[in-house]
Amino acid sequence: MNHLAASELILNQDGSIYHLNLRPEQIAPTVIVVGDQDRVGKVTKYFDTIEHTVQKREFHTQTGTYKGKQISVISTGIGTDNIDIVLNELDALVNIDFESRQIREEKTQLDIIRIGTSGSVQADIPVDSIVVSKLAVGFDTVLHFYQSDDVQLTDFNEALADHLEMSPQHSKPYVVACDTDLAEIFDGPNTYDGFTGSNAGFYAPQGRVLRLPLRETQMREKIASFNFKGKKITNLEMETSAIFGLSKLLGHRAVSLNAIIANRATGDFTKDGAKAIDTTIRYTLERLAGS
Ligand SMILES: O=P(O)(O)O[C@H]1O[C@H](CO)[C@@H](O)[C@H]1O
Ligand SMILES: O=c1cc[nH]c(=O)[nH]1
Repeated sequence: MNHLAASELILNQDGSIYHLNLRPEQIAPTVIVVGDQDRVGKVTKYFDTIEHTVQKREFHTQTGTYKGKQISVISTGIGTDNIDIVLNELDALVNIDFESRQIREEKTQLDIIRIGTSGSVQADIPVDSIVVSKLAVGFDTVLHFYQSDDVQLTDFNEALADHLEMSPQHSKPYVVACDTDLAEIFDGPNTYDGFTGSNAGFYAPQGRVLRLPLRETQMREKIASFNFKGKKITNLEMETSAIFGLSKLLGHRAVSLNAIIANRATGDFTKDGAKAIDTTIRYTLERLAGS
């Protein structure tokens, strides 16, 4: 069997993986990913124990237990380019033998749950609500670099490209799904079913104008009015598409919970962002513990 060269599977001197700085024994089978490195502690403050704390760059990890369940919490930083690093390195930690540098015959499946902040594009999904993403559309390009046609919902891709009529300078949006069994754990009477747009930026890519004019002036409105097979795009953020796509390709289960802090249709912004994210964190942990 081929072994992976030092330039491809990059290990640090202490045997940890290049960016995450983690060794295989430091990771739990259930992984919560958050964007903000300071959010890691806001999750693990509810833990019974914390066994590992590791940080390199924006990748801050704590592994411990919540109500007896072993969980790792990792910050990804912002954007799907970082997700490419986090998902590949997480998978390497469980599915590649770092001694022999060979891919393990028997694969380990991780449960990957994102807890992020997000902006709703539908007036009837208010600030301070929780959206559980069932579908995601990537306006980024990460998944296009992988042989990923089999995990893309091509009928959605085509319908969305026709609807948005974006200029050819843009990459084609790709639609991917959550793991439905994992997502079911997080459905509740007060959550909203999500079809989440992951954008390649916060300002123009999400239709925000400060000083620079937009090339696609109606893009946010067009995103909000897309309706295919009864599914409307609900909210915008910057990571979920690549988490869903790479998890499917690597054989992991993924879902994404969004604390809605902005409503782009009404112009509202939450009055207490810390409370909105804390509510989503506590809800996620309770549902995980009961699963
Ligand atoms: O709150 P996090 O998880 O960082 O998520 C959202 O917030 C960031 C933008 O402010 C982007 O990462 C977006 O996806
Ligand atoms: O509008 C928003 C709010 C949070 N995060 C985003 O990416 N967009």
